[in-house]
Amino acid sequence: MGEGRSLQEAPSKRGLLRAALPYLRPHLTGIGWGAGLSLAASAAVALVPAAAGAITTALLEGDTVQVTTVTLVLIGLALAHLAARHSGDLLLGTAGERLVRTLRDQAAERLAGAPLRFVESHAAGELVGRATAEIAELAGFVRQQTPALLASAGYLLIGGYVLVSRSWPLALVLFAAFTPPALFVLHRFRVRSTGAWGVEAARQAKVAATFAESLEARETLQLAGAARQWDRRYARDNDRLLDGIAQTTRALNTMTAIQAFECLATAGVILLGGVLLGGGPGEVGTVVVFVLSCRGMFDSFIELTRLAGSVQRTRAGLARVLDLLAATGPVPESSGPVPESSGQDGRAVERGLQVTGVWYAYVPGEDVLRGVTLAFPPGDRAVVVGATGAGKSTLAKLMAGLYAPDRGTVRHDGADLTALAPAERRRRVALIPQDVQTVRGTIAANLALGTGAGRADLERAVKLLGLDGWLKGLPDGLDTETGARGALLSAGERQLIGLTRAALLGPAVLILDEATADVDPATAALIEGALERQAGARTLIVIAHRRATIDRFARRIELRGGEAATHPTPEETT
Ligand SMILES: Nc1ncnc2c1ncn2[C@@H]1O[C@H](COP(=O)(O)OP(=O)(O)OP(=O)(O)O)[C@@H](O)[C@H]1O
Repeated sequence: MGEGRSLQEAPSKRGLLRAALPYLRPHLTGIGWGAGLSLAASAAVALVPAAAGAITTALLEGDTVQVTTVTLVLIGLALAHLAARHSGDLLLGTAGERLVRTLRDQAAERLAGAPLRFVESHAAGELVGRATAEIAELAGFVRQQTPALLASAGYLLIGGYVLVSRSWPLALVLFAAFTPPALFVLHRFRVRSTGAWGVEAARQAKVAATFAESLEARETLQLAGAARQWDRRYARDNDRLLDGIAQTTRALNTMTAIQAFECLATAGVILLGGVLLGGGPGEVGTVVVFVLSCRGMFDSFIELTRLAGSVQRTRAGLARVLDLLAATGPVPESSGPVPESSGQDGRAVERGLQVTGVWYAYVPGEDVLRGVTLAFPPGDRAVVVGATGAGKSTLAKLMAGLYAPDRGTVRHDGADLTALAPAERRRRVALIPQDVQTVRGTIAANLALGTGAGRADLERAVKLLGLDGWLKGLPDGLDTETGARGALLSAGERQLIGLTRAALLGPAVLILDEATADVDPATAALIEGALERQAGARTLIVIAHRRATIDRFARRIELRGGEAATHPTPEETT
């Protein structure tokens, strides 16, 4: 149980920027330049109404030189807007893509190094969703919405400045009339949207996880005739998602009320402009500036409110991605060679694998192992037996350092396995499970995984285990494709890959967890014999149900009721 915390469905969005800063830092320059250029583009557009007002005044006054000059300025503004917007979008897009790449790499690396228990306790679809789709959504936001967000905010600021500088009384009346209803609508939006996007993201992930599970378990579901039942479960998750989406849509709809104010404000500006300013050419120009600016500012405000939904969704997504990164923690640096250790009291440590007072529970209060103590000196050979569910595989994963004990320790040559870097741990202890997983590629690529063995080594290992006959029978020998999740191989063939890999690994302790259960008895005996002979000073621990395998070992450890008993006991030997 004691292996990091679980993921939160809708993690808090407090302190999000601070948490994201370490990932943002390398891209801040690009983001800064991009944001600056986007604001410059907004400034160019926000100045267009001022130029239009100046042209109106000049036309009414018959000043053709002024008309020509301002028209040229207008063209200049359009060109400046185009150039700044284009380069700003490009910079922000590139910085965003790089940021997302960093997050994606980090998520993949951390998930690969995450404790087994963490991975097992979350649905695969949930982890995949967070590490891929949710990060891709962040990319979409940075690339498409951030430039629009900056452009709209910039237009509001600069447009506001243009209005105030053109006629502050008219600007004041406009702001006074518009600000209270806008604040009210924003408040309603906040109330309605609190948590809504987090809930939607969590339900989206659940739908993906349920779907992924149905694909993984497709054979069982079809055989059991339970496909329909699973469809109903999927439909239920989808209904909950739709309900979540309805909540976020309702929140967004609040913001459309802003549109109602736009027409009122335009009419009010024309009316008030006439009353407050009078009808001279300069005043008509001012009204033109106000009407155009107001339209642009309303459009920007509506765009901002539309984007508010994306911002909320992105914040919820970012919080979920950062939660994944925080829960998995950085992958530990590979430690150097561990020095020859001695006990705290200076005495030489015990050699071999020492399991001391180990307790383990998957569910709090339901202990699978209860104070197991075992010692495997170098070169030891032992078989672990016990009824189904007795805790043999759990013990194997603890002895391989894949789980951390709730209490007690597992040490190899005095070093606590949980404190070792993964590479060092693998050098000391290797576990071959019953269900050997393969990656898409050839048999040779799968055998070389983690061992980096060359072709000649692979052929030697296959021969040593007496598997050359099997390999020759395959369509392309070592170059035979394994397919996705080893689908092109039989369960026994996948085990043969796992066992050959074990022969190549050469760890100090080799644990086989029913690793020959799917292989025919004669081949199993051949391989186990070869592994034993090859083992030399290596410790070999085999978990088995098969009588023939059990009988080959003089020392038998039996797990029962979470406790371990060794046979023969010292009394049985004498
Ligand atoms: N990932 C897990 N999450 C929760 N409970 C688990 C998990 N893995 C195993 N268990 C439970 O722990 C207990 C011991 O399981 P374990 O796989 O260690 O038994 P085993 O002795 O290896 O069984 P078998 O002979 O069937 O392989 C079982 O009750 C099982 O349901």
